[in-house]
Amino acid sequence: LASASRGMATAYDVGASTNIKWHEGAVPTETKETSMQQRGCVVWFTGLSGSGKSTVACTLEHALADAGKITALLDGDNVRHGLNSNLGFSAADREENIRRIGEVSKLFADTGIVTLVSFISPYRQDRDRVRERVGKGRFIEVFMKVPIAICEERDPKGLYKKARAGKLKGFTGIDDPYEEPLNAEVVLEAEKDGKRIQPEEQARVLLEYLQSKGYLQGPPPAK
Ligand SMILES: Nc1ncnc2c1ncn2[C@@H]1O[C@H](COP(=O)(O)OS(=O)(=O)O)[C@@H](OP(=O)(O)O)[C@H]1O
Ligand SMILES: Nc1ncnc2c1ncn2[C@@H]1O[C@H](COP(=O)(O)OP(=O)(O)O)[C@@H](O)[C@H]1O
Repeated sequence: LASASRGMATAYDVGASTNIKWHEGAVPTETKETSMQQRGCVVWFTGLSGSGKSTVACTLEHALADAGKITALLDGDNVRHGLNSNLGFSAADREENIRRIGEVSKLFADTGIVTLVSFISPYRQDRDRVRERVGKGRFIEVFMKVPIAICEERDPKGLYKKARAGKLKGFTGIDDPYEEPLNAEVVLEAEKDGKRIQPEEQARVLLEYLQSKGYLQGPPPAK
């Protein structure tokens, strides 16, 4: 198993909890979605540090709020201050980071909430596991396809500079891997025809995607 080969067993392979039973009977997701007139989903931003994940997710969340939609926003830097403060940046810790966030985002999506998630999430396998857990049609992978040269030029936190100077080891894109998505629902590039694309425009593309796929209206009435 890949996770075992990375030296850590996760709840995907090993169930440490025993004598537990799934409790049925919660109010169905569709009932909540009808009340809120929206469909629960996970909009999963992935990309290098500085590719614009947080900026676009934040801009999109404001646009959704303006449209009267109920949202949640989970961001790498913020979640690592609390829920995942015990995790670092080894492959095993990044895997566990994504597993936990996947579970939290599933809870939100199952409550009918449009859930925006922005983590580097460098491993394809970890993202694909979340896609499976969240369920078909509810997981929207958004690839921030920004060349490392642009991310490095932005370098808002000075981390690329540190990594290039050898003061920060295992930095994604420098001396740690980033596996590009192969089948992302949406790919957002930094430039078009030699012109930089602004975050507002990228957020608009996503808003239109969500509208066109029916996420911003209630589920069809039961037959
Ligand atoms: N070694 C290393 N590699 C990559 N990033 C690093 C590292 N150390 C600290 N940081 C800062 O942590 C942010 C990424 O956290 P994530 O939880 O999104 O990472 S991951 O999905 O678990 O790979 C990332 O934030 P973003 O710039 O918002 O992506 C960095 O600010
Ligand atoms: N489309 C864009 N065009 C120009 N600058 C951007 C764009 N998106 C983000 N930025 C800038 O790039 C920097 C990094 O963005 P951020 O959202 O923090 O990236 P990430 O969350 O992927 O690390 C910020 O200074 C932000 O203002």
